[in-house]
Amino acid sequence: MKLLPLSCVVLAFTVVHAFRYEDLVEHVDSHQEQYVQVLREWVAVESDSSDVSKRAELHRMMNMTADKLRAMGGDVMLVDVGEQELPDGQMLALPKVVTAQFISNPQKPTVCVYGHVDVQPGKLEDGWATEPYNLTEINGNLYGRGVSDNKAPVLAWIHAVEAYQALNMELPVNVKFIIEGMEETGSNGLDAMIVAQKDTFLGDVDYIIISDCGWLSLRPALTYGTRGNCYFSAEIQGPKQDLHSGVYGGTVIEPMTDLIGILDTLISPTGKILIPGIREAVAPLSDEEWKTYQDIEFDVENFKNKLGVSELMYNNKVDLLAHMWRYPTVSIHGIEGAFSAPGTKTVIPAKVNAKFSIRQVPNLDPAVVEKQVSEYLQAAFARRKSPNKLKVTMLIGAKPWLADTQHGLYEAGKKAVKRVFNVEPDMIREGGTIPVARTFQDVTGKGIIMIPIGGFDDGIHSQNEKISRYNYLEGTKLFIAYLHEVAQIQKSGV
Ligand SMILES: CC(C)C[C@H](N)C(=O)NCC(=O)O
Repeated sequence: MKLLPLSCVVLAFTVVHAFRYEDLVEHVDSHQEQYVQVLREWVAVESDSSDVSKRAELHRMMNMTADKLRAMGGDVMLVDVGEQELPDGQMLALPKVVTAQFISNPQKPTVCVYGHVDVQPGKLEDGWATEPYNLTEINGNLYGRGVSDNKAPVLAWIHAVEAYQALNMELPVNVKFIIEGMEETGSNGLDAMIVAQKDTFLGDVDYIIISDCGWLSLRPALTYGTRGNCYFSAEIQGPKQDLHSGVYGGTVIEPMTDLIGILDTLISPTGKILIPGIREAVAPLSDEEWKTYQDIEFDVENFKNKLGVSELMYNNKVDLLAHMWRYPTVSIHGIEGAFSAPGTKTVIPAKVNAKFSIRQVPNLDPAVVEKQVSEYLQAAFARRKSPNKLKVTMLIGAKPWLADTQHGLYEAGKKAVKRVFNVEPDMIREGGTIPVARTFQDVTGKGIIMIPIGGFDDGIHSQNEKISRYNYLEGTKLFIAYLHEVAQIQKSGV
């Protein structure tokens, strides 16, 4: 007599249960300590993509992500996306991109969840109240660098799949993951990977889901647009080394004075971008769009108080939301080479390098903006008749993304939000940038939705970044509910 292998016997007796939301919710609630513990382990990895000295940590983070998905039975790959050239010409390996697939039934629709596990820099001395890489819970909030942007949302998606598996419920749709490690610095290497895998990994994907953003208020939201970003460096080189300002001040034309002078020509004090061609190219605000913003519940006073400022650029809701989401803006981020430590060093820096960015909206084109900005700054510099040398470089050129909210993905999102939170979601745009959103749209032509679970006050990129335990857990339930709802799109043919 031939004996069946044990795995077949187990499979033959495994009972597959129908979708029962209440059981899945109970599973999430009873596993919350495990979810927080995994988040703690992920936050402890300093996966700062902007600091090349932390590259080993970033590689470790990608391996941990792959291990987690593999342990759940996913078909996991670590995709090599090449190298990055550093300013000194050195080449550095990019973190591999993790792809994973959980195919329950090839007849079902397939979603692809995109997320990232790299983070912005975080240092205690920047003013954090707790160690940035040591997850700390205070009053129901989980503090740590990268918790909201984007480690907890990525884990919430993983736990959503895990919950179905744990309860032997068939996944309502096939689920794929693309998790990268360079989002915070422009998603280097990812666009090429998406293009290369258009007909393979992405070939059978029906919908793309991104949860790398936040709510506008305490009300859950669905996001249908992001701004892009053109990120520049403007470097001015003067004398061959730093100089004593007492000994040499008054004799040389100082690079920092030149730099501040040209930076001041970028934007007016009232927020008007002064580079010709940029404001003119922006898609006009339609009446319909104006009405959408008008209908959103948003308390300008609260917003102002949260930021701790006495005045905003705009005092009415529509202008404020429009300038947050659908108009470009210039931000000056920092100056390399400038004296920035406490104390009173009296130096003339020999070389300074400003970093600034211009958020992109429909119908701006980063390639055109690059030319406009370079020519404008070179002309402003030429007017100063300085002997110093200016070099302008665009380091990131990410396009904006805008979705069709009539797509069934959004109706499914509304139903999932209603099930979990018993409210209608805010329909919002996002002022920040997720470079790959537009690439997914252009390359695959598939429907894309952003489903945020981050709170409006999570402080991403800032000191004391957090996500509430509530958002982490309810967010996991939202993703569970969404997988069920998205499966209905196909059935009703929306
Ligand atoms: C709120 C953003 C869309 C979140 C995203 N992870 C991000 O920080 N992108 C980089 C940026 O500068 O906007």
